[in-house]
Amino acid sequence: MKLYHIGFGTEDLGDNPPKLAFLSGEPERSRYIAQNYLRDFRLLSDYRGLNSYLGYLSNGQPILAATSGMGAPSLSIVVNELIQVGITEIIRIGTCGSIQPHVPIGSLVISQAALCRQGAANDIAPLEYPAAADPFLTVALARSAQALKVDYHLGITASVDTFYEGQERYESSVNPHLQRWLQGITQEYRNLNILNYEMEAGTLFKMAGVYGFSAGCICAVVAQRTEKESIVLDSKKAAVESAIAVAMKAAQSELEQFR
Ligand SMILES: O=P(O)(O)O[C@H]1O[C@H](CO)[C@@H](O)[C@H]1O
Ligand SMILES: O=c1cc[nH]c(=O)[nH]1
Repeated sequence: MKLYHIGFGTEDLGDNPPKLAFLSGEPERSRYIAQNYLRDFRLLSDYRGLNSYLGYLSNGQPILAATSGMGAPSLSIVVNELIQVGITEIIRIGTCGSIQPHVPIGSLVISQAALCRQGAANDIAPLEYPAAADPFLTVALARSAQALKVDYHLGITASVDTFYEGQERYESSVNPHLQRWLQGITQEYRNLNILNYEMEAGTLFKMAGVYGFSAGCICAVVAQRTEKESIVLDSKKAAVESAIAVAMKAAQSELEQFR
């Protein structure tokens, strides 16, 4: 049976079905991963722009490169259906905005846990439920980043529902008048030692806890919020490439010892 939103079912995954999915917010990233990192890849579906590709690593391990769309509601639907077709490990490969001066544009953030300020997550577990990454996936990502000698930062991520209001953007937003409780929230998070803003990891981690799968998250830093609000597009391609390379190495070698 094909799942309604992801557009494929177990019958489409062959005799050696994938257990691990790379999950990106952006469909172009999933396509790029399939085209540049996976052998014998094929498109499973691109219904609603949520494309998924099945392909293989050089050691024959099957991998899904799938798209969550932006934000937790879309991610929750895709993840729910991926688990139904047999996925047991998910690595989110995303982009984020740094809120710490020592986390520069072009570097990577590996999330060990998330402050989850996301409405969708409340439909899955109570507010107080921990949003924690899988320790083995997280260590595998950190070791891969070390081995590839990329600048990475391991720490806590703030996952929020909005890019503009919830991440305290004033000048670049249509509405410069934020609600009072959001004014100064980025500084508050900085003081709490939170590294970055993004929009999916917290809900992904809570779903992993509740539904019993493993989840990790690695994000390329494309905005430096201690300097300005905007995305630095010139740096995005290289930063995302290094996030993909780290996730790929984790899948190919580092994770083996934990399985
Ligand atoms: O690059 P992706 O994976 O989409 O991640 C980040 O980018 C989007 C906002 O621009 C949000 O989805 C956020 O989490
Ligand atoms: O600043 C940023 C950059 C990417 N994604 C986000 O959610 N925020």
